[in-house]
Amino acid sequence: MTMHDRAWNEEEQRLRRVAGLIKTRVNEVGQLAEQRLETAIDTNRDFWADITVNMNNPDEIMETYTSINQQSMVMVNQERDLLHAEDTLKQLLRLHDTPYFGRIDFTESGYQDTESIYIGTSSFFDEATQQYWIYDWRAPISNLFYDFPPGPASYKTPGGQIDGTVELKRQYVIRQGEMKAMFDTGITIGDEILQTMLGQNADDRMKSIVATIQKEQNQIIRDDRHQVLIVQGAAGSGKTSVALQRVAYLMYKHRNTLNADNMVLFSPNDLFNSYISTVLPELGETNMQQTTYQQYLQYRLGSRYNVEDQYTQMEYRLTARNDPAYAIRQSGIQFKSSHAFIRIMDSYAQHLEQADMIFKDLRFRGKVLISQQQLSDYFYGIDPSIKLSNRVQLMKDWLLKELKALAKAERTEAWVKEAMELLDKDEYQKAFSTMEERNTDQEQLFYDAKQEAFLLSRYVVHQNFQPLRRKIKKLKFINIHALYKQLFQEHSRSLLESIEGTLLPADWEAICLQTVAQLDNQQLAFEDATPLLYLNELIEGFQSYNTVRHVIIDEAQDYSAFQFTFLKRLFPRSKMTLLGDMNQAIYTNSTVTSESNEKNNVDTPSNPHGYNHVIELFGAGQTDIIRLVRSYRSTREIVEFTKAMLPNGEAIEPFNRNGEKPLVLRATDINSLTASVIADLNALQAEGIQSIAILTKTAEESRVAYERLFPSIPVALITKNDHSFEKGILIMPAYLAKGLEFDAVLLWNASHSQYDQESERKLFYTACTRAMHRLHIFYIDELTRFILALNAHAYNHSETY
Ligand SMILES: Nc1ncnc2c1ncn2[C@@H]1O[C@H](COP(=O)(O)OP(=O)(O)OP(=O)(O)O)[C@@H](O)[C@H]1O
Repeated sequence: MTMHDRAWNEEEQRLRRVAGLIKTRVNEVGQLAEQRLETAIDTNRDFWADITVNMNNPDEIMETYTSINQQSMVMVNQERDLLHAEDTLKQLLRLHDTPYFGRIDFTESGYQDTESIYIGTSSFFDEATQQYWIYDWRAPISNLFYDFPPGPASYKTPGGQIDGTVELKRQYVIRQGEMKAMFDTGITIGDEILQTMLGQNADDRMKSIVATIQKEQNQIIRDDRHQVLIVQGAAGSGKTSVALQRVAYLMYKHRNTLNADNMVLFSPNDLFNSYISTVLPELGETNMQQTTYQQYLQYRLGSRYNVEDQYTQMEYRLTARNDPAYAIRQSGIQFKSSHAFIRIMDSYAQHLEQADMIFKDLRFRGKVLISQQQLSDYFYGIDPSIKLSNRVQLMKDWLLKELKALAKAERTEAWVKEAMELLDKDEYQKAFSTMEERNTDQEQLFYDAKQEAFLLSRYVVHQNFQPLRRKIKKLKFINIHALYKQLFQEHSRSLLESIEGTLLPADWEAICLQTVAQLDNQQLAFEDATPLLYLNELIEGFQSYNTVRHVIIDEAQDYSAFQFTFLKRLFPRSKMTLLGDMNQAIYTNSTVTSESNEKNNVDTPSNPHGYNHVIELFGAGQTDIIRLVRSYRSTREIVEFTKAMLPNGEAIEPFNRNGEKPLVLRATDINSLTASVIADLNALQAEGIQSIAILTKTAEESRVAYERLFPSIPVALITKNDHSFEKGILIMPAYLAKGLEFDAVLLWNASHSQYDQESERKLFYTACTRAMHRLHIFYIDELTRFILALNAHAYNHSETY
């Protein structure tokens, strides 16, 4: 028997023992869950039987109330206990399937004994043997597994650092309780297992990487020192995976203070949200709150505006190059996303403290009750040292009082009499009960006809003034729309130019005309949405989410300086993890764009990440940047091919996994391109490749591709409105595929006419980097220069499929 065989046998024996112990525990907890379920059902059924209801006098009412309360508490506690037992059961069943994936043997300095630490997705302690059979991957000691090769090692505990030696580091593949493979590993966590994992086919859901987290990724997962952690990582370097593992880690480490409700993940779109939704539950954790920036804009502005989304903006950028307004819009987007524009907003708000506030007339039945001028006079009559948002609150109180007086005066108006007569039975009844609630002296009610008329008129006016009151409470008397528009009007120019350090773009006048025209149409361009909301908050006071303690922003490179500033105010008590890749910054407003000429945001050797404004915003001492350069998603051939497209020769290292070279296919026209794509799809499917994406430049091009392909082969068209997808052949614009990955990616039309502008390079790069195993690029006549410039050995070229 070889050493390996002996070790294998020992490991199998241990595995069986652990599986047995877990099984016993599964049975115990299963029984407990059943008992708790029965008790909960009984309590539910007998709820009223255990309560004596007596309502004869205040004491009895109080007693009844207390008894109901107590009984409810009993139910709540029972349900909580039941849920806990059910969760534990699920966790144990998961452990029974795959108890652990790693082991380290560690000898603490100064001690003789070597302890074997087995690491799994959660810990398992057996009362009978008083032994930890499995340690949670997030426990301090588990850090040894991810951070150290065999040799000297240390880990931190709440009580201080523990030094010692890692004698052995071993990895396992265990499925359905069966040992499938076992490796002793050296420097990194086993290439073999990682190779196997990465070689697998793509899924329509992301997988957890807990068993193969790499050292550099582990640092990010466990970093708890910084207020803001920025991760600049190459395409496929595991940013999203790491972000999710980090959420699980933080929830474990701070389990008494942090839970899923205190964490928010901003992701690029709903499709992506669904793609990652199973990772945390797979680890036994509840999903954090997931949202998109667009969802928030929609929530805040959707009722007032037709808010453009980022994809529509993107489509415009990709398709409207011949529009005479194109250059102006581009310039407007850049300026409105910049630091300079935040400064403008802040100064504008200060200016409004002195002059130029715009209000809306408070109107009722066509007549002005309180005019804009009266509102303005009152506003500027308030002590000027009081800040804007507080003044607005004072104004609200004043208006509500005024409205009361106005309502009183309104009661004698003719319309009130008419309305009183028209009250139907239900309303009359309602008026009666409303008055009853207000009048304690019941005998006085409907004392005589005069009294009745008085009370009814009061009711009618009250009801009719209700919308006005609501408007005032929601501060709708401030004309935010006009205030934002005012910024772009001629008379504001001198104000803007007087703001220190502000240099308006050369085409500012044209930007202003365009913006005003759009606002007049009730269209809110994506680039105007955040500034308008920011202005709104400067005036009305910032709405913030104080219970959120950690915000994770994926695809952070696509957020503007303005958006970051806004998010900081939205989550004032939150730590932030920002994960991005400057090479995938595809939006004009992005932190780092090829077109951006803002000094702060250009990726230069002295500013190698393009996140300077984020650092300025949060403070250098509070911020840390970690780079990930190893790419795990794609084969070595695909990584070498795609990285050569990047102008700055990025230091991206492929993981050691080989595959076919990317294939570049020339077609003579769209018909031959379609035929080649169909032949290719058939061949890929015949090979057993299941997840295939056909990526186009625009949504319209996706539609065309779909129309051409679907009669011959089953394909699904994905649009920005889709929330989930399944395996199969999918067609979508490249920008929608952000963050996703597929076994094979086919680029629909990579002709020179399609991808030519420098600003399209990153989009093209993003599209190509979605491929795990195969990348096939189709074009008509002339190939895009992004590929032409590459070394011809990096890919195979073919005329037809
Ligand atoms: N340590 C790891 N072990 C196993 N698989 C990994 C590991 N790190 C990354 N991967 C895999 O690599 C692929 C890319 O990971 P992920 O999507 O998290 O990268 P990303 O940096 O967010 O990519 P992109 O920015 O291109 O969208 C995924 O399939 C992920 O499971």
